[in-house]
Amino acid sequence: MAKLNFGGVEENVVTREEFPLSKAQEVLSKETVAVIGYGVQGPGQALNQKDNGINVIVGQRKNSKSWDKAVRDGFVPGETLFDIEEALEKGTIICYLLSDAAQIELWPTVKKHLTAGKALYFSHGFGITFNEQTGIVPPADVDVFLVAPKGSGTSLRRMFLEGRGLNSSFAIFQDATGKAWERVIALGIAVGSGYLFETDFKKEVFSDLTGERGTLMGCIQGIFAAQYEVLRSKGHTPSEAFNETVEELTQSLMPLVAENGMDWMYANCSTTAQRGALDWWKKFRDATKPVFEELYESVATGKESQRSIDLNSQPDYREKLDAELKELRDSEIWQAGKTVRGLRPENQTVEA
Ligand SMILES: NC(=O)c1ccc[n+]([C@@H]2O[C@H](COP(=O)([O-])OP(=O)(O)OC[C@H]3O[C@@H](n4cnc5c(N)ncnc54)[C@H](O)[C@@H]3O)[C@@H](O)[C@H]2O)c1
Ligand SMILES: CC(C)(O)[C@@H](O)C(=O)O
Ligand SMILES: [Mg+2]
Ligand SMILES: [Mg+2]
Repeated sequence: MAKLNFGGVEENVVTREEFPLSKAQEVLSKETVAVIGYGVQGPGQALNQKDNGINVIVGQRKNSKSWDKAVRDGFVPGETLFDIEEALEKGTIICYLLSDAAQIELWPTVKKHLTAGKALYFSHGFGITFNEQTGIVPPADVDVFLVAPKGSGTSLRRMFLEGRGLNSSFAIFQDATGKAWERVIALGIAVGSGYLFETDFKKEVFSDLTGERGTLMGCIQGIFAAQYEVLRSKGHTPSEAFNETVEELTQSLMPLVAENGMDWMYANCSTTAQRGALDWWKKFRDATKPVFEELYESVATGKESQRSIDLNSQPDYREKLDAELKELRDSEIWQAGKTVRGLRPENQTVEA
C-alpha cells in the first residue's frame, strides 16, 4: 500500500498505479463474481466489471423491472443473468447488493450457498455491524469484505465511462482463505474505484450513515430550504432565491471547489464575498455541530439502522416513501429548479 500524507496525517491507500487492472484481472481470473441485485449499485459494479474483463454474472428476481434492465444492459438470461439462487450457486464471490433491508430477508438463502472458500462481498458495513438487528452472521470458512464506493452507483458507471474513478473504502471482516486482501483490492479496482482507502465495517457504516444524513443529502437539503425560505419571505422571486441558493452552487462554485479546494473557490470570488464568507462560516459550523453530534450518536447507538429496518419492513413503505419524495419534488424550491434547469442553454432545443 502507498503511504500518503492527507493534511498532515499519513494513511495507507491503494492506487491504480500500484494495483493495475491487469493485476485485478489476474487475481480474479478463476473467479465467478455473482452480483446479487440490480438496483443502483448492482448495474454500476456489474457493468464496470464486465467491461474490465471480469467473469461477472448477475442474480436478480425474474419478472422484475431490474431483470429487464439487466437484459437491456447486455446480460444474457441463462448465460450471465440468472435468478438469485442460481447465481448464488454459481458465484465464487457473492456481491451482496440487494438493498440493506432486503439483505435481511434473503440472508438464509445466501448463507446456504456460502460454501468453504467462497467470498461474501458487501458495499456497506450495515448488515455485519448491526448483526443483532439484521441476523447476518457469515460462516467462518468464507472471506468477508467490503468495497464501498463513495457515491451513487449511477456516478460509478458514468465516471467509469468518462475514464475517471470514484473513490471507495475497503475493509476485511474475515480472511478465511488467506487471499482476502488481494481479492478485495482486485474487486475494488475492477468495479471502477479511483483510489481505495482502508476502513473497518463499523467505521464504514457509521461514517456513511452520518454523511448521507448530513452534508451529502439531509443537511444540504435542510440548509437549501432554510435559505430559500428566508429569501422568499423577504420578497425575492423564486428565480432569484433558487439561483442564489442552488444553481450557482452546483453550476459555478462547487465545480471550482472540486477542482482546487474551498480556498481557491474563495479566491475566485469578490473580496466582498470572501470577507462575508470568512466571517460567517464558523457561525454555521457552530450552529450545526450539535446536530451532527446528535446524528452520530443516533447512528452509533443503532437507532438509525433500526429505524431504517423497521420502516422498510412495513408493507406500505414504498407508497409512503413515494409520497415523501413527491412532497420534496412538488415543493416550490425544486419546482423552481425544474424551470431553471430547463433554461440552461444546453437543455434548450435549438430553434430553426
Ligand atoms: N445506491 C447507491 O448508490 C449505494 C452507494 C454505496 C453503497 N450502497 C450499498 O449497496 C447496497 C445495494 O444498494 P442499492 O441502493 O443498489 O440497492 P437498491 O435499493 O437499489 O436494491 C437493489 C436490488 O434489490 C432488489 N430487491 C429489493 N428487495 C428485494 C427482495 N425482497 N428480494 C429480492 N430482491 C430484492 C431490487 O430488485 C434491486 O435490484 C446496499 O448495501 C447499499 O447500502 C449503495
Ligand atoms: C450514494 C450514498 C449516499 O453515498 C450511499 O451511501 C447510499 O446509501 O446510497
Ligand atoms: Mg449509504
Ligand atoms: Mg455513501
